[in-house]
Amino acid sequence: MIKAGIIGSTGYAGQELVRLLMQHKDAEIVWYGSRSYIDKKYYEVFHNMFEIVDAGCMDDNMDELAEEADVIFTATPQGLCSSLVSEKVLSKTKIIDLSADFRIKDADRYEEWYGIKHPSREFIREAVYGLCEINREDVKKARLIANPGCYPTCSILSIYPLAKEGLIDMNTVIIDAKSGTSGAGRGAKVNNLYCEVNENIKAYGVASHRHTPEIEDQLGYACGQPVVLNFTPHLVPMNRGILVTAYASLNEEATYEQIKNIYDSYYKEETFVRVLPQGVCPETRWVEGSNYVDLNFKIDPRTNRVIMMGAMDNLVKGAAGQAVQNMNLMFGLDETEGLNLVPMFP
Ligand SMILES: NC(=O)C1=CN([C@@H]2O[C@H](COP(=O)(O)OP(=O)(O)OC[C@H]3O[C@@H](n4cnc5c(N)ncnc54)[C@H](OP(=O)(O)O)[C@@H]3O)[C@@H](O)[C@H]2O)C=CC1
Ligand SMILES: CC(=O)N[C@@H](CCC(=O)OP(=O)(O)O)C(=O)O
Repeated sequence: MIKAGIIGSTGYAGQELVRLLMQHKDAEIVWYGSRSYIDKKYYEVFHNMFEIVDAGCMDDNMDELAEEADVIFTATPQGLCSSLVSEKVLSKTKIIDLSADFRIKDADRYEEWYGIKHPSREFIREAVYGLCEINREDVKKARLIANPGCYPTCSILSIYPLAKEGLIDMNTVIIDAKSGTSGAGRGAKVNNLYCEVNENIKAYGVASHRHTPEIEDQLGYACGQPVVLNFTPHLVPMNRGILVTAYASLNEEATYEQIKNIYDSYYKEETFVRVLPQGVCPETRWVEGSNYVDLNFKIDPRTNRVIMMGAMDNLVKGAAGQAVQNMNLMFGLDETEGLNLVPMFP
């Protein structure tokens, strides 16, 4: 049995990790980390866990936890994991960090976009960007995983095959993305109040969102040259889900069959990536509660652009599901263990 500890178990991503790990046959949770609820039972914070989880919330203590756990998930705000990680901790346990602390290889770039001083730069190089479909072999050997961001997961998987194959002009990429409000976490924020979100759609972080460098870096590695792109996120009135619509100019004319063959060659064997039939656009409702990413594309011959689309659940494939997928790979398990979740509908 893999002993798992969660720092930040009382947030949305942490709670989703608990939900998934409770159904995992090779893992047990030994630590429900929290600062705010240490005197409470976990089910008193999340009543869906009544008669399922009896444990109490525990103070966050990385050193103590490293003694007890084979793997630690940090589902905490930016800057926390990087302040707790050490050689001593990593010599005892593996870490899967759901925050962005180790996603960007250039520490100066991280500091510029996040406005945080990186306290453990020495581990950035070692950390593996845990997008399993792309970095599977490196994930298997890793002791520190930078679990990808939610928008980046959906954006990168949507664009990656065409970037890697040189089919699109990377100077023309525009990503328009939408997220449900669970993406913003459980903390109280005025922007996420019911009256602010309901019956409303708004762009935010325009030309400045912190996921921009993460997407640029990963697509840059794919196509072998630096990438600069536009990424515009929007907040939409739903609980879960991310929808990406991305645009790029084709380098040369291509047919539907040519592009479909490329997507299939990358994803046909991937359990969690579904390339939809021709003409079917991905929808968040068909992936909710699951670890699937649904993808499709359409060529617009009038503009010589290809439109790449993706949908997934931000809390599953965008956070906790991907983290469990990484854990499975790191411990030599079947990658899908604990993740055979049929999407919920309606
Ligand atoms: N929500 C999403 O869709 C996704 C989130 N992520 C990332 O996962 C991480 C968690 O996000 P999310 O669950 O949404 O956020 P929440 O705000 O819902 O939860 C944050 C958690 O961190 C704990 N926490 C806050 N500050 C500290 C601290 N200083 N020390 C220890 N624990 C702390 C909080 O609990 P307590 O107060 O009890 O300690 C809580 O459990 C973030 O880095 C986020 O960017 C990644 C992908 C998707
Ligand atoms: C709707 C919303 O506010 N979304 C968050 C992204 C959520 C997230 O998960 O951030 P990471 O993936 O980088 O950890 C945002 O825009 O900052």
